[in-house]
Amino acid sequence: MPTALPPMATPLLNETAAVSATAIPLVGPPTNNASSVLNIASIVENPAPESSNHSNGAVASSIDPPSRTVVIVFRPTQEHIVHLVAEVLGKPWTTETSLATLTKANDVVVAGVLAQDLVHSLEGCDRSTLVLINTHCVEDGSAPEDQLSEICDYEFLYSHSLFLRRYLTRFLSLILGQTRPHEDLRTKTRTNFISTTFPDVHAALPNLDILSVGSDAVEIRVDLLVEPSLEGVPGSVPSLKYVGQQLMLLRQHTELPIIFTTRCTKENGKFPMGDPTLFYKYLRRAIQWGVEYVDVELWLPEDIRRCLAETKGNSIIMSAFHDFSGSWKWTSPEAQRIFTESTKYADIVKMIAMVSTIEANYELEYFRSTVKNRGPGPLLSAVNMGQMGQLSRALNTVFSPITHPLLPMIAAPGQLTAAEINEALHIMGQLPKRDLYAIGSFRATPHSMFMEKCLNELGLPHTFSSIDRGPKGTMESVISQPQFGGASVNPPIPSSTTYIPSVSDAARAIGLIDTIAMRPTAEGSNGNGTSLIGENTAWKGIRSTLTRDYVPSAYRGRAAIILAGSETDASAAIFALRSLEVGPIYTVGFKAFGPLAVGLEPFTSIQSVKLVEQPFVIVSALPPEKSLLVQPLLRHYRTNGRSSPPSTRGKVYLDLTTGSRKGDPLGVATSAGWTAYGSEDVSAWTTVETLRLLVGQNVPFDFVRMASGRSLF
Ligand SMILES: O=C1C[C@@](O)(C(=O)O)C[C@@H](O)[C@@H]1O
Repeated sequence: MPTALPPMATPLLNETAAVSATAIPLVGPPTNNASSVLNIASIVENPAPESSNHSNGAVASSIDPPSRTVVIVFRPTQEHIVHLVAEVLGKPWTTETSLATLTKANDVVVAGVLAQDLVHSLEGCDRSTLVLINTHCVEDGSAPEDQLSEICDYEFLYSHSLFLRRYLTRFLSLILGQTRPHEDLRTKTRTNFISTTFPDVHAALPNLDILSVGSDAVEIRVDLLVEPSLEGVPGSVPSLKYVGQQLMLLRQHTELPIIFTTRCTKENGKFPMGDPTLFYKYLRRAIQWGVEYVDVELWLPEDIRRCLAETKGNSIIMSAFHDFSGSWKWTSPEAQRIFTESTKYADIVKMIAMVSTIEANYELEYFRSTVKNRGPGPLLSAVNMGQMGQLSRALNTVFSPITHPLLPMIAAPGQLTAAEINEALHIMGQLPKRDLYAIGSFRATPHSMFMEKCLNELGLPHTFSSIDRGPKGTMESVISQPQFGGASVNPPIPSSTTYIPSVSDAARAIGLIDTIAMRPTAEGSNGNGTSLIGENTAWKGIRSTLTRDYVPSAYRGRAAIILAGSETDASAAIFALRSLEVGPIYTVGFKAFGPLAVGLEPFTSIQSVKLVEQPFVIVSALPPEKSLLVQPLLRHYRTNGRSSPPSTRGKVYLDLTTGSRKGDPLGVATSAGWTAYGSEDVSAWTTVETLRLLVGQNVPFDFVRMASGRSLF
């Protein structure tokens, strides 16, 4: 078995023989980020109350690298999955068979173990120092052995597709606690999830992007899946093998968190209730598969619910209670009892009842207020079913189940679409029409047409117009209009601008505002319970792009080079990299003086290049006429199997240059082995973030990217 446990900080440069193998910083070591005047980690992890309470889930609450050895259990001929995991984690790998010896070593690594050797390898091992992940390629139609699945903590089912790397990154980020989508969603003013009802996920794929506009999560109704070989067999449930494959397919095609539901026959589903351990088996596996949300029905025996809660890892448990009798009352002591019981083992409590009177919605709202008055605790997601219950579907703000006309059927009586909910809220005066703008040095752009398309799709009453920045004073007059509801601003304006009453911490640190958003406040500086805040979305777009193929901790402590025409052009990228706790940042083409300058090292001559260790990431924000200048660096630091062990090979190139550029830096980067991203990816993620800030709705990245075609929008 090959072993690759190289020292990670000293890879050789393969192009310049004279270059030392040892990393020698240019002028003494750059100041450690931790001691920089600006504590970015605290801005990122504890957003100030005034800053955005949305992000795309990419912001981790902790990006500590894994503190346990990640053990990848693989089948013969599938060793490449070990290398891929190591690359995504930015860790060296080994296929050392004795895990006991390995865990005594200081360095935490990725260890590959052949499935047949697992039991033997674990002998004498302290399990608490390991995270065991069973991996299984499903392409040959096989399923993992139950015994292996049960020994392991997690299980990764995969096929070789374009999406494998991203899907693996999300899986690892979640199970290692490096991205916590719920931390973000739980603070969002409203959240929706789309209840998909397809018997086969394949049927959903062509429309998944459009189906999930306005959704924060996608529910897979496992009980509604129909395994072809079992079609028509009464009382049958899809096998774990089939469910695993369907889930894999869904997750490869959406970046949204998944809700895994096995709805029972009594609650409008198809899972038979005779044997509760059947539910346990599927739900336990969902946790092992790293599903973000797991729906656990309240009727299940307490020991099953407790056991799932105790082993939930980083999955979120949604307790579910449905009553179809039509006589159940929100005002009854039973309702309070059910809520209390549900809170025992859940992060979100879902309570749903069939009703036939409009009053039942008022009763539900009263119930909701009593829960709010109880103070902190699990969130309540409560709606009524049936036509009479539709009002409550508009009023519920926590994980509202929604449908879409492209679904084969609604998942429950009275379900509404995201657009219908927004329209209802508007009619009830809960969602007043606002005027939104793209403020820039252009007129009616494709970008604003796209924004309008989104507003229509979401049934929002707002208008979206593009306006020129115009002469001094124009912005002030636009934002002071009574119907002004927010704007994206391109090019961004300085965060020192005085006419925007408050500025988020990130925008202040970056020095630029690219979005003006409304946020609710107690009094509101404009008299209607809202005030304006200057935000920066660009850094989030950059961070989301950087963490698509690498977990956040892969960046930690590793060197970066940023090329730009000015500090302003580079500042969002610097902030994003700092949020990932990169190591030294070397700058080319500019010298930084602002709040982000501490710890940046300028390259002063070609000699500097020779003295710098292998960078993990290069970002170019050069002006288009100078875009070519990054190419020699990309070639110089090229990825090479000879010079870097496979485990450390991955390196990231991000090209932020827009407009007609010179040369082909992305092409050069790709052929030199870099994982390369262009500005279109960043723009699409930034648009996702902008929409969240402006209208509070989630429009998935893939939809934005699809709508953008080749050039953005
Ligand atoms: O729990 C729920 C809510 C729901 O029953 C509804 O009423 O919309 C739809 C189900 O798919 C989902 O699991």
